[in-house]
Amino acid sequence: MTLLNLSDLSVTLRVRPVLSHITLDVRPGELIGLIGANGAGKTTLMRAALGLVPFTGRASLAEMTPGERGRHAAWMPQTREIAWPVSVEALVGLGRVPHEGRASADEDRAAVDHALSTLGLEPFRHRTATRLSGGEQARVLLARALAQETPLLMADEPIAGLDPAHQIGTMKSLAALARDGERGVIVSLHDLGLAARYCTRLVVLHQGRIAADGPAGEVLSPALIREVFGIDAFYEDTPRGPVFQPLDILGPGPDS
Ligand SMILES: Nc1ncnc2c1ncn2[C@@H]1O[C@H](COP(=O)(O)OP(=O)(O)OP(=O)(O)O)[C@@H](O)[C@H]1O
Repeated sequence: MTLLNLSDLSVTLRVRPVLSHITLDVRPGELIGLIGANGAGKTTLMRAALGLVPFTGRASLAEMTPGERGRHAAWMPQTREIAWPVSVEALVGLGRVPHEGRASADEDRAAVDHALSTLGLEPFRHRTATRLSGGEQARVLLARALAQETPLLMADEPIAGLDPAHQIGTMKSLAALARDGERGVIVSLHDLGLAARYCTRLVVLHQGRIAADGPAGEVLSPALIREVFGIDAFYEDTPRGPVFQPLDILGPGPDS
């Protein structure tokens, strides 16, 4: 079974080619880390997959009706704007909207409770979402996506701005979600160390194309790290799992 199929997907934004001929399948059990330099096209890829930006080629999600898509895929965007001063519980409950008229009140409540507990947010349940810190708000928005209980979860930089414990905790929760075998998760992230440790597969975007796709041990080769990120790094499989640490910039730096 495939949860998401992208075939020969290309995106041009204001005459600028951003993605070229992307082909990608996401299957249950996978936690895919979408990595690449700033501007590589990670957000654009996920937004195109959801049908939120024009593209050529095929994106299976974009072919669904909005209702079907809402029950199939949850989306946590990079912009963490919470517009209204509602409670955390109410905000997470919005994840249940696609199930309106299909799920019972008990099922909705259980999904919200489960999402709050998965991300350690019970103490925040009755707090006003707009009065939380940036990292707390990010966890609440991810909880809203979890409460949607969709086969596919897509999250744009869900761990950016979280403290180390919550970064690890969130990656573990996403890994557990995928590990149950029925769901697939795709996240963009810049922390290659956490990507190496928790993702079952890394997809590297570079110059609008997929430069590598596979397990971290294969993908994060010194040559690829040099070419795509312009750095060198330490990478080793240790008894406590893979350890990846960026060491230095090679050459004049990314923006020169
Ligand atoms: N609406 C737009 N019009 C023109 N160009 C755009 C538009 N949106 C994004 N871009 C360009 O598309 C490219 C890809 O942007 P995107 O946000 O997908 O990158 P990203 O890999 O998610 O980056 P980051 O790691 O910085 O979040 C960038 O060069 C960006 O400037």
